[in-house]
Amino acid sequence: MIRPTFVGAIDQGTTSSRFLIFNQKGDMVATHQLEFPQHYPHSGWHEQDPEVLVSSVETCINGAVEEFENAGHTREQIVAVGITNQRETTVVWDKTTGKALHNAVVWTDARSQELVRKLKHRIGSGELISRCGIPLSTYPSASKLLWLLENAPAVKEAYEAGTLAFGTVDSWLVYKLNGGPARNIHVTDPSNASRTMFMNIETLEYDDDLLDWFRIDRKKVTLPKIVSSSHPQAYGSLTFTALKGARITGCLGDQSAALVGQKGFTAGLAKNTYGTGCFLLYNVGPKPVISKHGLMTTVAFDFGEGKRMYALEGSIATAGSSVTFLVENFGFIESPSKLSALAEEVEDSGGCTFVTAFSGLFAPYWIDDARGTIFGITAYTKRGHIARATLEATCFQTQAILKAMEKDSGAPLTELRVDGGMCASDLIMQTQSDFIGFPVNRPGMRETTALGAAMAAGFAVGVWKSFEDLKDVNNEGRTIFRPQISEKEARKRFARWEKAVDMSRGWLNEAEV
Ligand SMILES: Nc1ncnc2c1ncn2[C@@H]1O[C@H](COP(=O)(O)OP(=O)(O)O)[C@@H](O)[C@H]1O
Ligand SMILES: O=P(O)(O)OC[C@H](O)CO
Repeated sequence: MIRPTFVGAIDQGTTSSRFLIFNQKGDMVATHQLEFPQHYPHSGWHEQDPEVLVSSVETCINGAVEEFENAGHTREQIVAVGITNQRETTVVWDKTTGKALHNAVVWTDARSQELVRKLKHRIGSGELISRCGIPLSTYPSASKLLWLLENAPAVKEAYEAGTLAFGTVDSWLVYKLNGGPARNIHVTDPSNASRTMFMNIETLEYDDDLLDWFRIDRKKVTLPKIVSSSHPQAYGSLTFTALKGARITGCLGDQSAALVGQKGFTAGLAKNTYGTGCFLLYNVGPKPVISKHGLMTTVAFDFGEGKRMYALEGSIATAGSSVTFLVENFGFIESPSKLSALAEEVEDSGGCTFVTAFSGLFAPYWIDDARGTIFGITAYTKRGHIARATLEATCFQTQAILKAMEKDSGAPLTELRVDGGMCASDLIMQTQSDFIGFPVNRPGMRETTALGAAMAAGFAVGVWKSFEDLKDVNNEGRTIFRPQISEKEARKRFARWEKAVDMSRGWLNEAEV
């Protein structure tokens, strides 16, 4: 009897790690998830312990494999493992010891604001986007690495000694899961490398001019080798966990993985992932499109010759984290899943607009000096109004990103595929459709990020041979939300949002940014 094959996916996100196991039909058959501690040492700083990221992944693999075997399968049936990860988050380690030299500096961390402000005055700062696809900000890895080189003595010492290794979370996990310095597998894929500002967006190789501009000496720091997102050998294999010996054959940044998991393989398809932040990726085809309207260009995926696609991306820094903020900082609700019920106690936001600029505003505005601001509070305002204004903030920012995408691509979208924690809320998805004026399509199985990583891994070992093989995956249980308000009403609400964004500008002085 031929036993079915399965593919595993490590999903290392901002707030939790997961391991999921999929069968060939793309059904999820086992899963394990673990939240891990976040560290906020100063206002605007956000760190994670790199060793904890690895141990959380180990726990998740072991937990999911146990569930898988309890269901009557054996671990040998898992023929490949894919990795997907929070992007930009910067890890530095010593390549002789394999030990991290600093906590990971998370993508949301804004400590490099002052450094970025100075860099913006350096000649050529405005041209960076045409080479790497991303404008200068605290968000990509580049300024985080520069900050560490200037401020963390252990990192500086390793740099001077030539033993410093840099990587995003994918590289770190691959390196550690392969046993660290013994094998020294230090690789990344183009979807992750395109978030560093060090990679040339056309050639998918490190660009010496970019590194020179940042004054980073390549002889003193080892960058991960950039290899295809789906590769049978380059990522090595697991040297520990319940899946010891299993090959890692796929690697994608989590937003790229979600686009793949949503089967956004062809130009014109788009997805929006509502997690801690919110990220809208629009497949623009095999050639990069450089945005003129505040978006980024990113590698959607690179599955080898003829199967490389680019995306325009709109990133929102604060999305699900604004809901968590209401839960944890104010005890407004017991858990994020209760947000919609509170918001439904009222009919609208009661005139309140919440600009959730906790660490400035990302796309398409890029306002560093804004901070979270609620406009329109009166004696009438109730908790429900604030709940509604909170969920609307993410929907408005998505609307603004879509407007920018339309201008850059010249083609209006007609459907938005969605996933991520916040999309569990029908109210949020309905609000989104109302604002953008076209359907929002939510899949039944929402672990699309992990599914995308599994697809990348499965392609490399022949579990799936073409995109066509995936056409039936995750089609069941979809919900389509269609607009229920008029275009005129949507325009009126959006104008009020834009006014609030304008009024939130300049809250911080230049020196405070
Ligand atoms: N029912 C819900 N309504 C609104 N927000 C939610 C709901 N469920 C989860 N969230 C939010 O979604 C986020 C988690 O989504 P997830 O996709 O797991 O995030 P990540 O991958 O960034 O760790 C949390 O910030 C949480 O506040
Ligand atoms: O972990 P998530 O889902 O919040 O995604 C983080 C993004 O990759 C940051 O760019």
